[in-house]
Amino acid sequence: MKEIAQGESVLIRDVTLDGRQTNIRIEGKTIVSIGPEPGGETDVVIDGKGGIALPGLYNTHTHSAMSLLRGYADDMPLQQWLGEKIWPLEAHLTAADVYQGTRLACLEMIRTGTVGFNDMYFFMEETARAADEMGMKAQVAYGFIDLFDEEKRENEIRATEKLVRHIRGMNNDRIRAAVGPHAIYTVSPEGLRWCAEFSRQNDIGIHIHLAETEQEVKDCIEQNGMRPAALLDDCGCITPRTVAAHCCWLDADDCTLLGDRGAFASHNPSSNMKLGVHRAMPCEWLRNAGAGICLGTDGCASNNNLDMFEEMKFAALLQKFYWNSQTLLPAAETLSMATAGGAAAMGFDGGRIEVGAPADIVLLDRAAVCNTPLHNPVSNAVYSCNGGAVTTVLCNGRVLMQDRFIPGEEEILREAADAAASLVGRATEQS
Ligand SMILES: C[C@H]1O[C@@H](n2cnc3c(O)ncnc32)[C@H](O)[C@@H]1O
Ligand SMILES: [Zn+2]
Repeated sequence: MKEIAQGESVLIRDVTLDGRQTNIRIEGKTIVSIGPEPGGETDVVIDGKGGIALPGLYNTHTHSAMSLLRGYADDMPLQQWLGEKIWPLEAHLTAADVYQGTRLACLEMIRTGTVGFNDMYFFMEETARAADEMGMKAQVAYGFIDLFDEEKRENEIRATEKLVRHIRGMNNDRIRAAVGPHAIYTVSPEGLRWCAEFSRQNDIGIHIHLAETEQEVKDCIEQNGMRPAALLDDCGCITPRTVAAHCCWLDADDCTLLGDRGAFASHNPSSNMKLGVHRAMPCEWLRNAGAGICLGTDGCASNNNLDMFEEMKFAALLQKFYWNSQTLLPAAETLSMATAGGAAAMGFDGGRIEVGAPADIVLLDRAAVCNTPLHNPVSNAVYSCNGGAVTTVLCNGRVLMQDRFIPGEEEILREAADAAASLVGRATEQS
Protein backbone atom coordinates (compact mmCIF):
# COMPACT_ATOMS: atom_id res chain seq x y z
CA MET A 1 0.00 0.00 0.00
CA LYS A 2 1.27 3.41 -0.94
CA GLU A 3 1.28 5.69 2.11
CA ILE A 4 -1.24 8.40 1.33
CA ALA A 5 -0.50 11.84 2.64
CA GLN A 6 -3.25 13.96 4.13
CA GLY A 7 -4.56 16.35 1.52
CA GLU A 8 -4.33 14.10 -1.53
CA SER A 9 -7.38 13.27 -3.61
CA VAL A 10 -8.80 9.75 -3.45
CA LEU A 11 -11.37 7.97 -5.60
CA ILE A 12 -13.13 4.86 -4.33
CA ARG A 13 -14.33 3.33 -7.60
CA ASP A 14 -17.36 1.10 -8.15
CA VAL A 15 -18.12 0.59 -4.47
CA THR A 16 -21.48 -0.58 -3.11
CA LEU A 17 -23.19 2.13 -1.07
CA ASP A 18 -26.79 1.81 0.15
CA GLY A 19 -27.27 -1.16 -2.20
CA ARG A 20 -26.03 0.64 -5.37
CA GLN A 21 -22.69 0.72 -7.18
CA THR A 22 -21.18 4.18 -7.13
CA ASN A 23 -17.99 6.23 -6.90
CA ILE A 24 -16.89 8.23 -3.87
CA ARG A 25 -14.52 11.11 -4.46
CA ILE A 26 -12.50 12.66 -1.65
CA GLU A 27 -10.49 15.90 -1.66
CA GLY A 28 -8.32 16.33 1.40
CA LYS A 29 -10.42 15.35 4.41
CA THR A 30 -13.84 15.66 2.80
CA ILE A 31 -16.18 13.67 0.56
CA VAL A 32 -16.74 15.93 -2.46
CA SER A 33 -18.90 13.76 -4.71
CA ILE A 34 -20.82 10.50 -4.76
CA GLY A 35 -22.28 9.25 -8.03
CA PRO A 36 -22.18 7.13 -11.15
CA GLU A 37 -19.48 9.29 -12.80
CA PRO A 38 -16.02 8.80 -11.29
CA GLY A 39 -14.93 12.29 -12.47
CA GLY A 40 -11.38 13.29 -13.41
CA GLU A 41 -7.94 12.22 -12.23
CA THR A 42 -7.17 11.69 -8.55
CA ASP A 43 -3.87 11.05 -6.76
CA VAL A 44 -5.07 7.65 -5.55
CA VAL A 45 -7.68 5.20 -6.86
CA ILE A 46 -9.05 2.47 -4.59
CA ASP A 47 -10.83 -0.35 -6.38
CA GLY A 48 -14.10 -0.61 -4.47
CA LYS A 49 -15.67 -3.32 -6.66
CA GLY A 50 -15.41 -5.96 -3.96
CA GLY A 51 -16.46 -3.61 -1.17
CA ILE A 52 -19.50 -2.38 0.71
CA ALA A 53 -19.04 1.14 2.09
CA LEU A 54 -20.15 2.00 5.62
CA PRO A 55 -19.42 5.07 7.75
CA GLY A 56 -16.41 4.62 10.06
CA LEU A 57 -17.34 3.44 13.55
CA TYR A 58 -16.88 5.44 16.79
CA ASN A 59 -16.05 3.64 20.04
CA THR A 60 -17.42 5.95 22.75
CA HIS A 61 -16.07 4.25 25.86
CA THR A 62 -12.70 2.59 26.13
CA HIS A 63 -9.42 2.59 28.00
CA SER A 64 -7.31 1.82 24.96
CA ALA A 65 -3.98 1.07 26.67
CA MET A 66 -5.74 -1.68 28.64
CA SER A 67 -5.09 -3.73 25.49
CA LEU A 68 -1.90 -4.69 27.39
CA LEU A 69 -4.15 -6.29 30.05
CA ARG A 70 -6.12 -8.47 27.61
CA GLY A 71 -6.75 -11.80 29.34
CA TYR A 72 -4.98 -10.69 32.52
CA ALA A 73 -8.02 -11.02 34.81
CA ASP A 74 -11.29 -12.62 33.77
CA ASP A 75 -14.47 -14.02 35.29
CA MET A 76 -14.70 -11.72 38.32
CA PRO A 77 -17.22 -9.13 39.55
CA LEU A 78 -16.35 -5.48 38.92
CA GLN A 79 -15.16 -4.30 42.35
CA GLN A 80 -13.04 -7.42 42.97
CA TRP A 81 -11.67 -7.27 39.42
CA LEU A 82 -10.68 -3.61 39.84
CA GLY A 83 -9.49 -3.79 43.45
CA GLU A 84 -7.58 -7.06 43.40
CA LYS A 85 -6.25 -7.31 39.86
CA ILE A 86 -6.52 -4.20 37.68
CA TRP A 87 -5.61 -1.31 40.00
CA PRO A 88 -2.60 -3.14 41.53
CA LEU A 89 -1.23 -3.76 38.03
CA GLU A 90 -2.03 -0.23 36.83
CA ALA A 91 0.08 1.11 39.72
CA HIS A 92 3.11 -0.07 37.68
CA LEU A 93 2.06 1.51 34.37
CA THR A 94 4.50 3.84 32.62
CA ALA A 95 4.03 6.39 29.87
CA ALA A 96 5.81 4.00 27.49
CA ASP A 97 3.31 1.24 28.34
CA VAL A 98 0.41 3.53 27.53
CA TYR A 99 1.98 4.48 24.20
CA GLN A 100 2.53 0.83 23.24
CA GLY A 101 -0.88 -0.24 24.53
CA THR A 102 -2.65 2.51 22.63
CA ARG A 103 -0.80 1.69 19.42
CA LEU A 104 -1.93 -1.93 19.78
CA ALA A 105 -5.49 -0.75 20.45
CA CYS A 106 -5.45 1.57 17.42
CA LEU A 107 -4.22 -1.30 15.27
CA GLU A 108 -7.09 -3.47 16.46
CA MET A 109 -9.65 -0.68 16.09
CA ILE A 110 -8.53 0.16 12.56
CA ARG A 111 -8.55 -3.56 11.61
CA THR A 112 -12.17 -3.73 12.78
CA GLY A 113 -13.45 -0.51 11.21
CA THR A 114 -13.25 2.02 14.04
CA VAL A 115 -12.01 5.51 13.16
CA GLY A 116 -12.54 7.34 16.46
CA PHE A 117 -12.46 6.51 20.18
CA ASN A 118 -13.31 8.09 23.52
CA ASP A 119 -10.65 7.22 26.06
CA MET A 120 -10.25 7.69 29.82
CA TYR A 121 -6.97 6.49 31.30
CA PHE A 122 -3.53 7.61 32.50
CA PHE A 123 -0.49 9.17 30.69
CA MET A 124 -2.98 10.40 28.11
CA GLU A 125 -0.44 12.55 26.29
CA GLU A 126 0.88 9.19 25.04
CA THR A 127 -2.59 8.07 23.99
CA ALA A 128 -2.96 11.27 22.00
CA ARG A 129 0.46 10.75 20.40
CA ALA A 130 -0.35 7.16 19.39
CA ALA A 131 -3.80 8.05 18.04
CA ASP A 132 -2.33 10.90 16.03
CA GLU A 133 0.44 8.73 14.55
CA MET A 134 -2.04 6.01 13.64
CA GLY A 135 -4.28 8.59 11.91
CA MET A 136 -7.32 8.09 14.16
CA LYS A 137 -9.65 10.53 15.88
CA ALA A 138 -9.67 10.46 19.68
CA GLN A 139 -11.15 12.27 22.64
CA VAL A 140 -8.78 11.76 25.56
CA ALA A 141 -9.47 12.26 29.27
CA TYR A 142 -7.22 11.79 32.26
CA GLY A 143 -8.86 9.28 34.66
CA PHE A 144 -9.56 11.62 37.61
CA ILE A 145 -9.67 9.54 40.84
CA ASP A 146 -9.34 11.49 44.12
CA LEU A 147 -10.68 8.80 46.46
CA PHE A 148 -12.30 11.61 48.52
CA ASP A 149 -8.88 12.92 49.55
CA GLU A 150 -8.04 16.62 49.21
CA GLU A 151 -4.35 16.16 48.43
CA LYS A 152 -5.09 13.57 45.77
CA ARG A 153 -7.73 15.90 44.33
CA GLU A 154 -5.12 18.64 43.86
CA ASN A 155 -2.91 16.13 41.96
CA GLU A 156 -5.78 15.09 39.72
CA ILE A 157 -6.64 18.72 39.01
CA ARG A 158 -3.03 19.46 37.98
CA ALA A 159 -2.90 16.30 35.80
CA THR A 160 -6.16 17.24 34.07
CA GLU A 161 -5.05 20.83 33.45
CA LYS A 162 -1.71 19.62 32.08
CA LEU A 163 -3.36 17.21 29.65
CA VAL A 164 -5.82 19.79 28.38
CA ARG A 165 -2.97 22.30 27.81
CA HIS A 166 -1.03 19.62 25.97
CA ILE A 167 -3.92 18.67 23.68
CA ARG A 168 -4.62 22.31 22.95
CA GLY A 169 -0.96 22.71 22.02
CA MET A 170 -1.22 19.83 19.54
CA ASN A 171 -3.69 21.95 17.57
CA ASN A 172 -4.96 18.85 15.80
CA ASP A 173 -8.58 18.59 14.69
CA ARG A 174 -8.52 14.80 15.16
CA ILE A 175 -7.53 14.92 18.84
CA ARG A 176 -9.82 16.46 21.48
CA ALA A 177 -9.50 16.74 25.24
CA ALA A 178 -12.12 15.90 27.85
CA VAL A 179 -12.25 15.64 31.63
CA GLY A 180 -12.54 12.12 33.01
CA PRO A 181 -13.97 11.89 36.54
CA HIS A 182 -13.89 8.11 36.92
CA ALA A 183 -17.16 7.48 38.82
CA ILE A 184 -19.17 8.68 41.81
CA TYR A 185 -17.57 6.02 44.04
CA THR A 186 -13.99 7.18 43.30
CA VAL A 187 -14.43 10.96 42.96
CA SER A 188 -15.61 13.33 45.70
CA PRO A 189 -18.46 15.79 45.05
CA GLU A 190 -15.80 18.56 45.21
CA GLY A 191 -13.80 16.75 42.49
CA LEU A 192 -16.93 16.26 40.38
CA ARG A 193 -17.83 19.95 40.74
CA TRP A 194 -14.33 20.99 39.71
CA CYS A 195 -14.50 18.70 36.64
CA ALA A 196 -17.89 20.12 35.66
CA GLU A 197 -16.74 23.73 35.98
CA PHE A 198 -13.44 23.09 34.17
CA SER A 199 -15.25 21.36 31.31
CA ARG A 200 -17.70 24.26 31.06
CA GLN A 201 -14.97 26.92 31.06
CA ASN A 202 -12.94 25.08 28.44
CA ASP A 203 -15.91 23.81 26.42
CA ILE A 204 -14.65 20.24 26.50
CA GLY A 205 -16.32 16.87 27.09
CA ILE A 206 -16.94 14.94 30.30
CA HIS A 207 -16.37 11.18 30.22
CA ILE A 208 -17.56 9.19 33.26
CA HIS A 209 -18.73 5.71 34.37
CA LEU A 210 -22.35 5.88 35.56
CA ALA A 211 -24.71 3.39 37.24
CA GLU A 212 -22.70 0.38 36.14
CA THR A 213 -23.79 -1.86 39.04
CA GLU A 214 -26.76 -2.10 41.35
CA GLN A 215 -24.38 -1.72 44.30
CA GLU A 216 -23.28 1.70 42.99
CA VAL A 217 -26.92 2.84 43.04
CA LYS A 218 -27.68 1.37 46.48
CA ASP A 219 -24.54 2.85 48.06
CA CYS A 220 -25.23 6.23 46.51
CA ILE A 221 -28.79 6.37 47.84
CA GLU A 222 -27.60 5.29 51.28
CA GLN A 223 -24.74 7.82 51.40
CA ASN A 224 -26.28 10.78 49.57
CA GLY A 225 -30.02 10.24 49.64
CA MET A 226 -30.17 10.37 45.86
CA ARG A 227 -29.39 8.21 42.83
CA PRO A 228 -26.05 8.46 40.95
CA ALA A 229 -27.45 10.42 37.99
CA ALA A 230 -29.05 12.98 40.33
CA LEU A 231 -25.80 13.29 42.30
CA LEU A 232 -23.83 13.90 39.10
CA ASP A 233 -26.41 16.43 37.98
CA ASP A 234 -26.19 18.18 41.34
CA CYS A 235 -22.45 18.51 40.72
CA GLY A 236 -23.00 19.86 37.19
CA CYS A 237 -21.66 16.80 35.37
CA ILE A 238 -24.71 15.95 33.23
CA THR A 239 -24.36 18.19 30.18
CA PRO A 240 -24.66 18.03 26.37
CA ARG A 241 -20.89 17.40 26.39
CA THR A 242 -21.16 14.39 28.73
CA VAL A 243 -20.67 10.76 27.73
CA ALA A 244 -21.81 8.49 30.57
CA ALA A 245 -20.59 4.93 30.14
CA HIS A 246 -22.59 1.80 31.01
CA CYS A 247 -25.77 3.42 32.45
CA CYS A 248 -27.07 -0.10 33.15
CA TRP A 249 -29.00 0.72 36.32
CA LEU A 250 -30.65 3.99 35.23
CA ASP A 251 -34.36 4.19 36.06
CA ALA A 252 -36.95 6.08 33.98
CA ASP A 253 -36.40 9.37 35.89
CA ASP A 254 -32.62 9.10 35.39
CA CYS A 255 -33.23 8.70 31.65
CA THR A 256 -35.47 11.77 31.64
CA LEU A 257 -32.71 13.70 33.40
CA LEU A 258 -30.09 12.67 30.83
CA GLY A 259 -32.53 13.53 28.03
CA ASP A 260 -33.39 16.95 29.52
CA ARG A 261 -29.69 17.77 29.80
CA GLY A 262 -28.92 16.52 26.25
CA ALA A 263 -26.30 14.05 27.54
CA PHE A 264 -25.08 10.87 25.82
CA ALA A 265 -25.16 7.33 27.22
CA SER A 266 -22.61 4.80 25.96
CA HIS A 267 -23.85 1.20 25.91
CA ASN A 268 -21.10 -1.36 26.62
CA PRO A 269 -22.85 -4.73 26.38
CA SER A 270 -19.81 -7.07 26.23
CA SER A 271 -18.23 -5.61 29.34
CA ASN A 272 -21.58 -5.58 31.17
CA MET A 273 -22.24 -9.23 30.37
CA LYS A 274 -18.68 -10.31 31.21
CA LEU A 275 -18.61 -8.44 34.54
CA GLY A 276 -22.12 -9.75 35.21
CA VAL A 277 -23.86 -6.50 36.08
CA HIS A 278 -27.27 -8.17 35.58
CA ARG A 279 -28.97 -5.39 33.62
CA ALA A 280 -28.77 -3.77 30.17
CA MET A 281 -28.72 -0.03 29.54
CA PRO A 282 -32.33 1.11 28.88
CA CYS A 283 -31.68 2.35 25.34
CA GLU A 284 -35.34 2.79 24.50
CA TRP A 285 -36.13 4.90 27.60
CA LEU A 286 -33.05 7.03 26.92
CA ARG A 287 -33.91 7.54 23.27
CA ASN A 288 -37.54 8.41 24.08
CA ALA A 289 -36.30 10.87 26.70
CA GLY A 290 -34.13 12.61 24.07
CA ALA A 291 -30.73 11.46 25.32
CA GLY A 292 -28.03 10.55 22.81
CA ILE A 293 -27.22 6.86 22.67
CA CYS A 294 -23.97 5.41 21.43
CA LEU A 295 -21.81 2.32 21.75
CA GLY A 296 -18.46 1.40 23.28
CA THR A 297 -16.35 -1.65 23.97
CA ASP A 298 -14.88 -0.61 27.36
CA GLY A 299 -11.26 -1.69 27.85
CA CYS A 300 -9.68 -4.88 26.60
CA ALA A 301 -9.49 -6.36 30.11
CA SER A 302 -13.28 -6.55 30.35
CA ASN A 303 -14.35 -7.28 26.78
CA ASN A 304 -11.70 -8.68 25.66
CA ASN A 305 -11.42 -7.03 22.25
CA LEU A 306 -12.21 -3.70 20.60
CA ASP A 307 -14.36 -5.01 17.75
CA MET A 308 -17.32 -2.63 17.35
CA PHE A 309 -19.02 -5.06 14.93
CA GLU A 310 -19.22 -7.60 17.76
CA GLU A 311 -20.39 -4.82 20.06
CA MET A 312 -23.21 -3.91 17.66
CA LYS A 313 -24.45 -7.49 17.57
CA PHE A 314 -24.24 -7.89 21.36
CA ALA A 315 -26.06 -4.58 21.83
CA ALA A 316 -28.92 -5.50 19.52
CA LEU A 317 -29.25 -8.98 21.04
CA LEU A 318 -28.90 -7.93 24.68
CA GLN A 319 -31.62 -5.29 24.37
CA LYS A 320 -34.04 -7.82 22.90
CA PHE A 321 -33.09 -10.44 25.48
CA TYR A 322 -33.01 -8.34 28.65
CA TRP A 323 -36.02 -6.13 27.89
CA ASN A 324 -37.96 -9.06 26.46
CA SER A 325 -38.85 -7.45 23.12
CA GLN A 326 -37.80 -8.59 19.66
CA THR A 327 -38.33 -5.16 18.15
CA LEU A 328 -35.84 -3.24 20.31
CA LEU A 329 -32.64 -1.92 18.74
CA PRO A 330 -33.13 -2.96 15.11
CA ALA A 331 -30.06 -3.23 12.88
CA ALA A 332 -30.22 0.27 11.34
CA GLU A 333 -30.58 1.92 14.75
CA THR A 334 -27.69 -0.11 16.12
CA LEU A 335 -25.45 0.92 13.23
CA SER A 336 -26.45 4.53 13.76
CA MET A 337 -25.47 4.30 17.47
CA ALA A 338 -22.04 3.04 16.42
CA THR A 339 -21.51 5.72 13.75
CA ALA A 340 -23.42 9.04 13.79
CA GLY A 341 -24.41 8.63 17.47
CA GLY A 342 -20.79 8.04 18.46
CA ALA A 343 -19.40 10.92 16.44
CA ALA A 344 -21.95 13.30 17.96
CA ALA A 345 -21.20 12.08 21.49
CA MET A 346 -17.52 12.90 21.02
CA GLY A 347 -18.15 16.23 19.33
CA PHE A 348 -16.82 15.14 15.95
CA ASP A 349 -18.50 15.72 12.63
CA GLY A 350 -18.76 12.24 11.12
CA GLY A 351 -20.62 8.97 11.02
CA ARG A 352 -22.26 9.48 7.61
CA ILE A 353 -21.24 9.05 3.98
CA GLU A 354 -22.47 12.23 2.31
CA VAL A 355 -21.04 15.04 0.23
CA GLY A 356 -19.46 17.54 2.61
CA ALA A 357 -18.93 14.96 5.39
CA PRO A 358 -15.47 14.01 6.62
CA ALA A 359 -14.18 11.00 4.65
CA ASP A 360 -14.48 8.39 7.43
CA ILE A 361 -15.21 5.30 5.36
CA VAL A 362 -14.95 1.57 5.97
CA LEU A 363 -15.11 -1.06 3.22
CA LEU A 364 -16.44 -4.52 4.05
CA ASP A 365 -15.55 -7.54 1.94
CA ARG A 366 -18.58 -8.16 -0.31
CA ALA A 367 -17.42 -11.68 -1.08
CA ALA A 368 -17.04 -12.73 2.56
CA VAL A 369 -19.20 -15.56 3.87
CA CYS A 370 -20.87 -13.09 6.27
CA ASN A 371 -22.01 -10.99 3.27
CA THR A 372 -23.38 -13.90 1.26
CA PRO A 373 -26.15 -13.54 0.30
CA LEU A 374 -26.46 -9.76 0.40
CA HIS A 375 -30.20 -9.28 0.93
CA ASN A 376 -29.54 -6.48 3.40
CA PRO A 377 -26.04 -4.99 3.91
CA VAL A 378 -27.02 -3.29 7.20
CA SER A 379 -28.40 -6.54 8.61
CA ASN A 380 -25.22 -8.34 7.60
CA ALA A 381 -23.02 -5.63 9.13
CA VAL A 382 -24.81 -5.84 12.50
CA TYR A 383 -25.87 -9.47 12.81
CA SER A 384 -23.60 -11.47 10.54
CA CYS A 385 -20.15 -9.90 10.14
CA ASN A 386 -17.47 -9.12 12.66
CA GLY A 387 -14.50 -6.81 12.21
CA GLY A 388 -12.69 -9.51 10.24
CA ALA A 389 -14.79 -8.51 7.20
CA VAL A 390 -13.23 -5.02 7.11
CA THR A 391 -10.72 -4.61 4.29
CA THR A 392 -10.10 -0.85 3.99
CA VAL A 393 -10.43 2.11 6.36
CA LEU A 394 -10.20 5.85 5.74
CA CYS A 395 -10.27 8.48 8.44
CA ASN A 396 -10.51 12.16 7.48
CA GLY A 397 -9.53 11.17 3.94
CA ARG A 398 -6.38 9.34 4.97
CA VAL A 399 -6.13 5.63 4.16
CA LEU A 400 -5.31 3.82 7.43
CA MET A 401 -5.75 0.27 6.10
CA GLN A 402 -5.98 -0.89 2.51
CA ASP A 403 -6.82 -4.48 1.56
CA ARG A 404 -6.15 -5.45 5.20
CA PHE A 405 -2.63 -3.98 5.20
CA ILE A 406 -1.62 -1.51 7.93
CA PRO A 407 1.92 -0.13 7.73
CA GLY A 408 4.09 -0.99 10.78
CA GLU A 409 1.79 -3.74 12.11
CA GLU A 410 4.51 -6.28 12.99
CA GLU A 411 6.52 -3.79 14.99
CA ILE A 412 3.44 -2.60 16.89
CA LEU A 413 2.51 -6.17 17.83
CA ARG A 414 6.05 -7.04 18.92
CA GLU A 415 6.58 -3.92 21.01
CA ALA A 416 3.15 -4.18 22.68
CA ALA A 417 3.72 -7.83 23.60
CA ASP A 418 7.11 -6.87 25.12
CA ALA A 419 5.56 -3.97 27.06
CA ALA A 420 2.77 -6.22 28.43
CA ALA A 421 5.25 -8.89 29.56
CA SER A 422 7.48 -6.30 31.20
CA LEU A 423 4.52 -4.64 32.99
CA VAL A 424 3.30 -7.92 34.46
CA GLY A 425 6.92 -8.85 35.30
CA ARG A 426 7.43 -5.60 37.26
CA ALA A 427 4.17 -6.05 39.15
CA THR A 428 4.93 -9.68 40.02
CA GLU A 429 8.46 -8.87 41.15
CA GLN A 430 7.12 -6.37 43.67
CA SER A 431 4.31 -8.52 45.05
C1 LIG B 1 -9.71 4.79 34.20
C2 LIG B 1 -9.88 3.68 35.18
O1 LIG B 1 -11.09 2.98 34.89
C3 LIG B 1 -10.87 1.62 35.13
N1 LIG B 1 -11.91 0.80 34.51
C4 LIG B 1 -11.83 0.01 33.44
N2 LIG B 1 -13.01 -0.58 33.19
C5 LIG B 1 -13.86 -0.14 34.14
C6 LIG B 1 -15.21 -0.37 34.42
O2 LIG B 1 -15.95 -1.19 33.70
N3 LIG B 1 -15.78 0.24 35.48
C7 LIG B 1 -15.06 1.08 36.24
N4 LIG B 1 -13.74 1.34 36.03
C8 LIG B 1 -13.17 0.74 34.99
C9 LIG B 1 -9.49 1.41 34.59
O3 LIG B 1 -8.94 0.19 35.00
C10 LIG B 1 -8.78 2.63 35.12
O4 LIG B 1 -8.32 2.41 36.42
ZN1 LIG C 1 -14.71 1.76 31.53
